[in-house]
Order: sequence, then C-alpha cells, then structure tokens
Amino acid sequence: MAAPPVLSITGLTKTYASGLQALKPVDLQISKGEIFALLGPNGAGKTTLISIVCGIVTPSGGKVLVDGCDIIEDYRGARQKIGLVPQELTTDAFETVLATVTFSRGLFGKAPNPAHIEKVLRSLSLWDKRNSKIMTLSGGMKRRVLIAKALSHEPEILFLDEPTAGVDVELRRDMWALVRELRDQGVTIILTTHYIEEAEEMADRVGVISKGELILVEDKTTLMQKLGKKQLTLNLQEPLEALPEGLSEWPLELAAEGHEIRYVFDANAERTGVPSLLRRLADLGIGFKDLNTTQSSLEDIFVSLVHEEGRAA
Ligand SMILES: Nc1ncnc2c1ncn2[C@@H]1O[C@H](COP(=O)(O)OP(=O)(O)OP(=O)(O)O)[C@@H](O)[C@H]1O
Repeated sequence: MAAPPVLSITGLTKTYASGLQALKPVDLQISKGEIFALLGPNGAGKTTLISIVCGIVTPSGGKVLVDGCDIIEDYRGARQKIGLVPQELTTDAFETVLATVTFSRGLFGKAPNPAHIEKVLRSLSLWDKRNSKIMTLSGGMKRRVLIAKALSHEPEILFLDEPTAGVDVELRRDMWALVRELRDQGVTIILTTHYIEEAEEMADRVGVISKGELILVEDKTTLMQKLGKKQLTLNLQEPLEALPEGLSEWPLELAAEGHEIRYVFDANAERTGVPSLLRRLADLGIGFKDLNTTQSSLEDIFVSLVHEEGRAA
C-alpha cells in the first residue's frame, strides 16, 4: 500500500480490571481511503479495540496513532480526527436533526460551519428532515442521524459499529452505497460486523478477530481467490495405501485412511483438471462409490479460523 497509514496500532493490549485479557497484542495499519471490515464473534474484542482508538477505554499497553496523533499524549488531536457511529441513538430525542448535528460539531471544538452541516445532511437525504424532532424519525432515518453526527466535525476516519445490525435489506443496501460514497470523498472507514456478506460486499481488507487476537488480515480480493477454490472428494471403492504414480500430475491428497482422494482446484479456471482426473482413474481401474465438491466461502474460512483458534486456546 502506497498511502501512509491513517491509523497505526502497535502492540495494543487490554486487560480489564476483572483480569480478563480482552486484547492480546494487536498490530494493524490502515491506509487512508480504505474500507476495513473487522469481523469477529460476540466478545471477540471488536468494541474494546474501537473504544481504545476512540479514547473511551484506556489501553493496558501499546501505541495508537490516528493520522500521526498519539491517542494518549494528544488525545484531543486524535479524537478530532475520528467519527464514531455507535449502534444506537440514546439521546437528543426532542432535538431537531439540524440542532443535534450542529451541536455534535461544537463538541469537538470546531468553528461552526453551516455549509458543511448542510452538505452532510443532504448527502444523507436528511436535509428535508432537518427541522424534524429525532423521535419522529423512522429507525433508518435515526441511523442516518448517527452518521451525520459522526461526520459533523469532518473526521478522517469513520468507525461504524455494526452499521446494519437489525436493519432491513433496503436500508442495508442504502448504507453500503453511502459508505462507498464517503470513501470516495476520502474518508477512511472501519466497520465491525457479524455479517460475512457485509464484509464481502464492502471491504477492501478484512480482519478477523477472535478471543482478543487478530488472527487474519487480508485483502478481500485475495480472500475471494481462496473462495474460488473447490474441493473434489472421491469416496473410493477400495482403500489405497498410496497414490499411484499415474496420478502424480494432480496435487491430490489421500485421506480417511486411504478411502478418500481429495483434489483442490480453481473453480474459475478454464481447465479444472477434473474430467481428465476422472478418466485417468478409470484407466487405472480405481473405482469410486461417490463424489462431491465443496466450495469454501469466507464464512467457512472465518468459522474454521475461529474454531482453530478456540482449539489452540
Ligand atoms: N468493562 C469491561 N470489564 C470487563 N470485561 C469487559 C468489559 N468490557 C468488555 N469486557 C469483556 O471483554 C471481552 C471483549 O468484549 P468486546 O465488547 O470488546 O467484544 P465484541 O467483539 O465487541 O463483542 P460483540 O460482538 O458482542 O459486541 C468480552 O469477554 C467482554 O465480556
């Protein structure tokens, strides 16, 4: 990545007073203009990580720089560069949309800028609702208000904590379109999600966190290539002790004590090697009772990573 990191996390740890280690040393660099999805099961440490970066939770160790500002030594500088969209709107029910969003900007010590507030409200289709009280808005509109508040002070990085949890399909699509627009305007986006689909759809890079540990960080396209892999499993009539020489041109694996031949191939390739393999098996007199193919999805990768992690712990 050419761009310098807008967020740099090194050796970040958190142990709560209860003794629970919520973050093992975490290292993560996020480039300007990226959409980064942080995936993880409940209790993995996503909120802890975001809360530390946003200055809500104190880290136990490590260093976090937000666009060059240290979150501890230059708390205000760092916080000003961050917009946080929480999961739920808790206050301001009696305020108007415009007043709430204008007030949010003031909290960050920024001079009033009605033109910016108007731009944000228009981009979120909230301008027509600017004089409505928040309590009169629909759930989807309320979510937009949360985003408007987070954008009111022109942050460099926008954190979205489960932006589409519990929203309907239409609003989810709208949110995705909106996130892309923001990215096009140069905002770096970090979102947490339980939905694999959301990470697949949105992210440039995906990180998987499990039990406080960042167990995978990868470009989405690289992950998608892994998704393009299929596995063919052949259940043999007679078990083999070893793979015969005649099958050496395929990268096969003998499994289930010789009862299975497994072949991983690129499902998107012009020539998968499957038909020729089956012909060769017939030539060699190797019979099979059954065969099946499976495709790994990001979900499988995610589940197996988290599972392995669980076993290792
Ligand atoms: N204030 C706290 N004191 C003690 N333990 C805490 C505190 N906050 C969180 N934890 C624990 O730290 C671990 C990580 O929690 P965290 O909220 O960061 O997970 P998460 O990945 O955001 O989960 P979810 O998807 O459910 O929001 C959990 O085991 C949680 O119980």
